[in-house]
Amino acid sequence: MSEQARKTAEALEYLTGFGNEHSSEAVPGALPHGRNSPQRAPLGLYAEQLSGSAFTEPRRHNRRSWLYRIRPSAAHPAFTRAGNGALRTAPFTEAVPDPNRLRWNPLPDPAPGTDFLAGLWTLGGNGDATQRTGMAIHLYAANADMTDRVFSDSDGELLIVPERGGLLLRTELGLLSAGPGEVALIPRGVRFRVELLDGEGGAPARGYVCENYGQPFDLPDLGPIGANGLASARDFRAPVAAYEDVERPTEVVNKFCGNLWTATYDHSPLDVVAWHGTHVPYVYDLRRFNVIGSISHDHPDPSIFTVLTSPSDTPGLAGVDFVVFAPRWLVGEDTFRPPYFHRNVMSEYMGLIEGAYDAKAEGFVPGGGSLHNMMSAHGPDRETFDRASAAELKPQKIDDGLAFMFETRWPITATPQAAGAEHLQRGYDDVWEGLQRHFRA
Ligand SMILES: O=C(O)Cc1cc(O)ccc1O
Ligand SMILES: [Fe+2]
Repeated sequence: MSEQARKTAEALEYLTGFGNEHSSEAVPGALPHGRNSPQRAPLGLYAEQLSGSAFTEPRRHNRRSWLYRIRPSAAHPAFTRAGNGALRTAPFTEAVPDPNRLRWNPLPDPAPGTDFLAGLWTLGGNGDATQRTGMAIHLYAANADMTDRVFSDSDGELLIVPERGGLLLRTELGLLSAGPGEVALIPRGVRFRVELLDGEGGAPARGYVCENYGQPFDLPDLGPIGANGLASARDFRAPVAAYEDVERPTEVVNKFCGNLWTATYDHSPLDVVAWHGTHVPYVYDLRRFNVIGSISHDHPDPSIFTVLTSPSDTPGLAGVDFVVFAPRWLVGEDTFRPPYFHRNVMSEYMGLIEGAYDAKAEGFVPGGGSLHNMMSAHGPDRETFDRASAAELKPQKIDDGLAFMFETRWPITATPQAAGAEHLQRGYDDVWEGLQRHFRA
């Protein structure tokens, strides 16, 4: 939480493009050419492959990076079990899945000295981490940097959605920064450390995390939209190589099949001097999303707002989609313009990064979230319904908020800590109370 971290974040350089075969070296000559694993890697470095897909997966889905590092990752002491804090992992069996609509206020402020890892709190999820299916929804609230400790998640990739405060992410492949309105992705198994960019002595950094146990997030196909639109591949930014040459005890925390394991290395494992490959962290600015919508009538389904999708083995049926409700114009004629009433076979968790959301007049607040599970009836609250049914339909710019959704094919089971939380809004159902009958036969 230092001026230094802020300056570092401001000066960061990136490589651009989604899914590219990127390469980068922090020291000229560190990257071998023409082969991955020369008899002796340049500059006395160790060569190591990090796989994010099976060796044999189709080229389109194959992910791996080659890392050239000061010490091989294999040189480490044994891991021992650490407490899991408020982190939980699928299968979520501590409580039964609940068909009720649930909504939460933001997490309470954490105790002083809570870093990103200690500040992770699991709301719920689905699937089974050991089967590499499903996802978990976590929130974080942190007021301290991770110092002399790094985290890696063997269970899945982490899509981090900051809501308050910027983050400096020091990863094995280099540095990224992400603030509210941006998202960062840390691939499965990549070690990283989080420093806070804002809020010295003030409000904690907060946000949401989708832990995706399934196939890595990909850009959705565009179908009839054509070759352009939604999130553009060129707007995704990967880090350039940057390494720590630190010979000091560093705690490495590994989340493995739901439990945290810890080992203290005698050096920092963020010691990758050069790398190339496709298994890379990235950031994306949601404000760059090219929003496509109806220019005639009717409210399109929110799949049109998909930023990233984790496909499952059934085409069109995502393990999880990451969807953004970004500023846009509404022009539909003779149309109820806010989200419609609906019951969805998919399960929807929604969060709010700033402002308000057009289906909810109040109660859905930045840092809070709502869960509308499989087949649960939801949509505009009473106030929104009344207002939108009577509104004059001139072109209208929705630009007072940024909301998102994690939408998944499997029902989401809330953790007991989420279902019983102080910040769970009791009486959420009331927002649909008093919807009058208007039927006249
Ligand atoms: O429930 C929600 O607010 C998310 C949502 C938005 C929308 O525009 C249409 C369907 C939908 O589930
Ligand atoms: Fe919905």
